[in-house]
Amino acid sequence: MVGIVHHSDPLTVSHQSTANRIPSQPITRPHFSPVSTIATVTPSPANRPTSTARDSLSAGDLDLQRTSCNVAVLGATGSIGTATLDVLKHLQATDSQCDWRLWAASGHTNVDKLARELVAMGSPDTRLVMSEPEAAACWQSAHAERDSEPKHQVLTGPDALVKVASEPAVDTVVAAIVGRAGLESTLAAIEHGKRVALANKETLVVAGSLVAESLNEGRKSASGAEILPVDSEHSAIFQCIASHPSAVKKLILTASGGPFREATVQQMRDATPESALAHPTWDMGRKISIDSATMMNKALEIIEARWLFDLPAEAIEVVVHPQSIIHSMVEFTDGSVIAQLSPPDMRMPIQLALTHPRRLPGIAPSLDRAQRWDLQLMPADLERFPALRLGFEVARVGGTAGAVVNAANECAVALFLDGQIRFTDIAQVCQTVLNHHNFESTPTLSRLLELDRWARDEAQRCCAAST
Ligand SMILES: NC(=O)C1=CN([C@@H]2O[C@H](COP(=O)(O)OP(=O)(O)OC[C@H]3O[C@@H](n4cnc5c(N)ncnc54)[C@H](OP(=O)(O)O)[C@@H]3O)[C@@H](O)[C@H]2O)C=CC1
Ligand SMILES: CC(=O)[C@@H](O)[C@H](O)COP(=O)(O)O
Ligand SMILES: [Mn+2]
Repeated sequence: MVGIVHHSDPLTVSHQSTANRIPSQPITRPHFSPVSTIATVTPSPANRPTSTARDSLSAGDLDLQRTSCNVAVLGATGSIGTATLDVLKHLQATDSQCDWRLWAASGHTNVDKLARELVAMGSPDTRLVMSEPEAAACWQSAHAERDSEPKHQVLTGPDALVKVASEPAVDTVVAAIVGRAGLESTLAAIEHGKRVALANKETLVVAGSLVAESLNEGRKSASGAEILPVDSEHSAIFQCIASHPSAVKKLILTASGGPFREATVQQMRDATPESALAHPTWDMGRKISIDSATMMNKALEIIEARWLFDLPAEAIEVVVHPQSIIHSMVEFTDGSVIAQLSPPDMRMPIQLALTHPRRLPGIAPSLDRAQRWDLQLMPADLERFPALRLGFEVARVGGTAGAVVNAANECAVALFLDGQIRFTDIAQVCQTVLNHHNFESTPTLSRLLELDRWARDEAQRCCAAST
């Protein structure tokens, strides 16, 4: 007989302290307590370490270890969202210990794709979240008369994302919305004690200190929360760091260098959206692809790492690795460096974020050891890629700087894709807006959101003035 163990099962409660890990001032000292910052609070049932529970059980009890996991995929129509649905289908077909259920899936403008995905998943009970009201209204009027179609429950508007992320029935939220738009739902998921498979790095860039506070509050609650990194570099570090979490010297983020790794500044000045979107190793959404080209993506990842692993900017390095096989490395106090390698396929870190601490056979391919690999590592060029310098600076000062640089970047990327500014203007605009803002070291969420709006307007003004 199969027994379903629900989220509230007392066996799942395992709290771990993350107290006092957020300094209110810019950090100038090394502080190594990386594992606690991943905040392993209450593994959701699908991920509970089975070995501990199993050891004390008889063979007949093993069936009772079967669990269920209700997953909400926010941003299901995007690159990470689609890869997540692939992983879920795979786990549904192969995981003998857990019933993986797609409880809800969200799309913003691409609601037809969302509905098609759910039909392909064969999950008629999944709630459809359509966060963009006009797209939702169009879809609903087009589908109202089609009685033959499965009737999904439909939730609409941006508030629906927070509602789903807070829903008691949901165990795991995959935060795969792009940009600051993913902030509220990610914060809600953390506050409501979910496992958060975090792709939306902008949440930590904008509000890293508040996320840490939410985790602290969650730790006091009966439910608890945990963040599992999906971003390939942070997943790699998470895996490497586990060997000696209290002996970390440096986090070494790898960067592909993007499509302009060897380009001159003049060539980058003349870059078209099409050339900037052509990432050499990853197939990703448009915004992150442009971020990779400016290396702002690495800047955002420096800030993400600073909050996830509770390390100061001084303990974070970036090296260029064009092949995207080494996803990042950790140097320990004795000088030993541990790296995580796999082909560039996001289904691997996504699956790990869902099933950790279990590692299960995946659908991402393994490294082909029959072929020759030429893996290169080289220093990053902060002169040609000024965004990187910004990333270190923002990670160092914290406070309001992340929200401001993120908003300016989102605005500048959109203007570049729209043909209104040059590629090299993107980092320049971010620097200018950052310089113009009145820094505060301990902002509230409402202040961060205010500054987000201000920085977008300021970025627009800068761009208008420079054209
Ligand atoms: N792609 C990758 O390999 C990686 C991505 N990431 C991070 O993951 C996140 C997602 O990236 P990616 O999948 O590439 O992005 P995509 O552009 O492919 O997808 C973005 C998703 O967010 C939704 N969305 C966009 N705007 C809004 C909004 N205002 N409100 C609600 N939903 C919205 C989109 O809906 P719709 O399409 O229906 O409009 C879509 O589902 C980003 O933060 C990125 O930095 C991190 C590591 C790797
Ligand atoms: C897949 C992933 O995690 C992306 O963030 C990727 O790292 C982008 O590549 P860059 O190293 O070029 O920014
Ligand atoms: Mn990444």
